[in-house]
Amino acid sequence: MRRNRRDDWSRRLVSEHRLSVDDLIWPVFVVEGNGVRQEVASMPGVSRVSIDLLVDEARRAADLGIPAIAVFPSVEPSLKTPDAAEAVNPNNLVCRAVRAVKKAVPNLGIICDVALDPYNSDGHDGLVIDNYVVNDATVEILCRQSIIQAEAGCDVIAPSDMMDGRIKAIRQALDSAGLEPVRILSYAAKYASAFYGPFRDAVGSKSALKGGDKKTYQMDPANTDEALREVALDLAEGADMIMVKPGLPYLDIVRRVKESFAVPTLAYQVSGEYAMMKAAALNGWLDWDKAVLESLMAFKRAGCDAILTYTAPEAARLLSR
Ligand SMILES: NCC(=O)CCC(=O)O
Ligand SMILES: [Mg+2]
Repeated sequence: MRRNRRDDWSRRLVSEHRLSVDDLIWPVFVVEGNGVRQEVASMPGVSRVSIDLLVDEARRAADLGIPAIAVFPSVEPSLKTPDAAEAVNPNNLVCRAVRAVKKAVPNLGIICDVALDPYNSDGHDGLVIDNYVVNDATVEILCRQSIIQAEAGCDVIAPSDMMDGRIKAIRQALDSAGLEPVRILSYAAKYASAFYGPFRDAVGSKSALKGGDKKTYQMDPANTDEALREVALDLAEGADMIMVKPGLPYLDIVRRVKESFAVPTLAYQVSGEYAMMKAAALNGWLDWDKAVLESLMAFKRAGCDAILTYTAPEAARLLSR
């Protein structure tokens, strides 16, 4: 076995998987203001930026060859309400950010989450009635949220809420609004995970959630067959691409999904995964560059077609060397 590993040229020759910049999606955080850059404490190296700086970062991403960004708004607490009304305001932060980026960098793909958690004073992805996240009333708002984001120029609508039946409803809503080309990336197998902690710091939804959890709609980490049912439903309802989330601890799910459905399969290397690697690297316990590339290669090996990762710009630079 060691003969093929003996030299760099033969290692390259027999290498089975390749990671490329074309596999990367960069999640970015946007805040109100001008010239604003706020470091996210639990994600060293990641910032929330105002729209003017986001446009610069988007240009940088496109120049690096990154195909798409995913834009997440950090919404002012005063705009969060129990009915999440700001989610359907066509002039909300995320819609203004999308319009600005699309205008400046038209060839960069833009992905927007569809879910109510940035706007809901309860911190939940759906409407809360009598202490329960209700399904169909939430789906109705998600459809309106999808339309305003798509009208702002978002190329890919990514429902991350885990309500039942929302893919079909959103597809119909987009089509009726003349938005047929807009793609749907479904967060189909999204687990109720502790690894989202730093993200909730970044978008300020942790305090709203008040220590609650999302177990009545996100999946139980004990389950894998259930992920296949979720994916089958979302594909039947019209999803163009599906996502597994979190990433590294759930690569068994990626593998089963890819083998079962052979459709575009993405995974999200989430904030907690980023924070773990970063903390170790900052302590001198891990070689950051090598750990980034190895972790992303693991997603490819499991069957991912693309990876959402906060390391995207650094990974792109490392891959171009
Ligand atoms: N809907 C997007 C997320 O929940 C992101 C999670 C993370 O990066 O931890
Ligand atoms: Mg589902």
